[in-house]
Amino acid sequence: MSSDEPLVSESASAAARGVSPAHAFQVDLRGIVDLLSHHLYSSPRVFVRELLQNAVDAVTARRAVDPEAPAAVRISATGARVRVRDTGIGLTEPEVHRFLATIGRSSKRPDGDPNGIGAAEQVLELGRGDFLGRFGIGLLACFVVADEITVVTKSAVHPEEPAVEWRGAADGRYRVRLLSGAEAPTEPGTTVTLTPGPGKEFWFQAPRVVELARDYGSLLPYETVLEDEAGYTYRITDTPAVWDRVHPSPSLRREALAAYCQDTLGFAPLDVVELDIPLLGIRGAAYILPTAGPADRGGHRVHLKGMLLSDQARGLLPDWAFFARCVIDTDALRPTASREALYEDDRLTAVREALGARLRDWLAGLAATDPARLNRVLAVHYLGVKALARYDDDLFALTLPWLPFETTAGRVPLTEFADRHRVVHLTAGDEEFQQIAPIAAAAGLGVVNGGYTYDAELVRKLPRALPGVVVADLDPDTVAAHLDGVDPAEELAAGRLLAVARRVLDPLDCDVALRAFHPLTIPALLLDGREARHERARADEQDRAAAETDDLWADILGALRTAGPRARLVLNHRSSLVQGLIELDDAELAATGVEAVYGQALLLSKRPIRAAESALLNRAFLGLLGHAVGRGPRPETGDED
Ligand SMILES: Nc1ncnc2c1ncn2[C@@H]1O[C@H](COP(=O)(O)OP(=O)(O)OP(=O)(O)O)[C@@H](O)[C@H]1O
Repeated sequence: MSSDEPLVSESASAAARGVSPAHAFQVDLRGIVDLLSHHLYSSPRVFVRELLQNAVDAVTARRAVDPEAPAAVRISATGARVRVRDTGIGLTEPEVHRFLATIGRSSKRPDGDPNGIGAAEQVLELGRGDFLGRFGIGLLACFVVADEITVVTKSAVHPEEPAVEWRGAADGRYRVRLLSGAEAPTEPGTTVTLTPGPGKEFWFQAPRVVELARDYGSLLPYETVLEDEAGYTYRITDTPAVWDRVHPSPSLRREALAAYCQDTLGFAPLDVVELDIPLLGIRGAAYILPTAGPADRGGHRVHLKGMLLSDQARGLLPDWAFFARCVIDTDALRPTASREALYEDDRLTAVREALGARLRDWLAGLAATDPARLNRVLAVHYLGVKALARYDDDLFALTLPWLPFETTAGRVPLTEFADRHRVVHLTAGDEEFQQIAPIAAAAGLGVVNGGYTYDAELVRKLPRALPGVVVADLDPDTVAAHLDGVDPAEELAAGRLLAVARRVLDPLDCDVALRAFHPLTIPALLLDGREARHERARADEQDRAAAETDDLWADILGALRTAGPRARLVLNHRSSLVQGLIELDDAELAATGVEAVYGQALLLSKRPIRAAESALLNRAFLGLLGHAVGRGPRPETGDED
């Protein structure tokens, strides 16, 4: 657009001194508009926001010097043009050149014009903190849909100056002329008129502009209306905001806030948490989602000084608060240049912390005053609360009676569980729990599934909240110790099967034991501590290494192999299948049976299967199949009946 005067004179004097002259950057407006429309803004709809924003800022600037000045914004949309008229500060001719025609220059920033302070800028300086704009690129956004922008303006600070018309085209050329007579507005203020670019008429239809203006501008501080070509007017602003209104009763206030959530966020909230943090200039509400769905379901609706910044803003709440979505108005946060997201800075961090604290207080308040409602909230959002309770002892203690955990007594709160079990056993993972829970429950052990997110951490905190309760890791020995022993005569009768089982399972580093336990449907339990598993993995690794090295190394590596804890297959004497195996005369078939029982217990334990075990499973399956079809016993023996 315009060249920069000081740069030109500098280059002239540089030439006179024989130094190569400095040149001014040239800007290709089409390139910039393309950049803005395709890469900065997510949609052309932002042109309405930019027009509203400039109008509001102009009124704010005028009111800073004249609090009684009229404050109104009028929009008209006909499909062939969109026009926005404000009663704001207006511009003089030099200001038009300086601010309207220079990309990136804004009268709303401290560094708005380093070369001189215009009258409007002096005024704008006064109320700078109240402005929505700051980057000096907003008007350009209008070229995303317009091929011509006309600005007619009259300065409120210099009413004696003539009104000015600025006409800018998308190709980067602009014309300025002074207006007089009937053409010139009599009152200060600015009217911006856009005409649509080819194929952009859609964005100029009145219903479309009403929808966009209401979305962006419903909370703007100055009354804004839109008139369509038939002369109908539509209210754009809907202020004061629902949270700033006086409501007849707290319950009606709640209802109004919930209805606002339905209108703006599209769901009926489970609960409403009012947000009022004067220190950070925040007003609004956090709405508790009615269902637990995926963690990341849309962002927050954030207004900056009334103007909608985004209905998908991220990072406003701490991660754990994924069960809430907010609608807020604030003057503390900064937008990114696209003005569609929040700038990640200290202020956003402070806001996040403050809102997190507010949600935490709300939870604590519910626990103290409205447990029924807390119960409803936790039934849906226990995961978020558990995440928070890990670091917050008070909240943990407060919500403990409502937070559900998977235990051998079903899904119950830990307080209830600890009433029955002073020793709370914790499994290392879900697989262990699934395998052991039915047996442990039948044996009277209290076990909590430590496989869920946050649960193990919280269970370990239990003794702090419930003194006298002991938390212990569930290890194979504890389980084995709780299973009923078998009478010696019966053990003797099972001697042959036990011997076969030891022979079959020894190569797999697995011992065999006989116990009696419930449920009867489980023939065997594979007790396999993490330590034993780790030891076996190490031994497998050594065996592999030994196979690849010479004898000396094989001996050394072999010596390193320790007799660590081994897995244990506990056969259930109460199982009719095990009884059948005990009574079997065919030792070969008994061996296949033991392999099958081991394989089934292995699959139940859901731990990774080693190569030797997968060969065993294969062998057992084919062996049993061969037997079933009358071609047993074991395939690799080649024996025929
Ligand atoms: N309606 C208006 N009344 C008075 N001055 C205006 C108006 N619209 C624009 N201006 C002037 O033109 C300048 C540039 O406007 P533009 O919208 O491009 O950027 P901005 O509002 O300063 O910043 P941002 O890029 O953040 O919107 C403004 O700083 C202001 O001085």
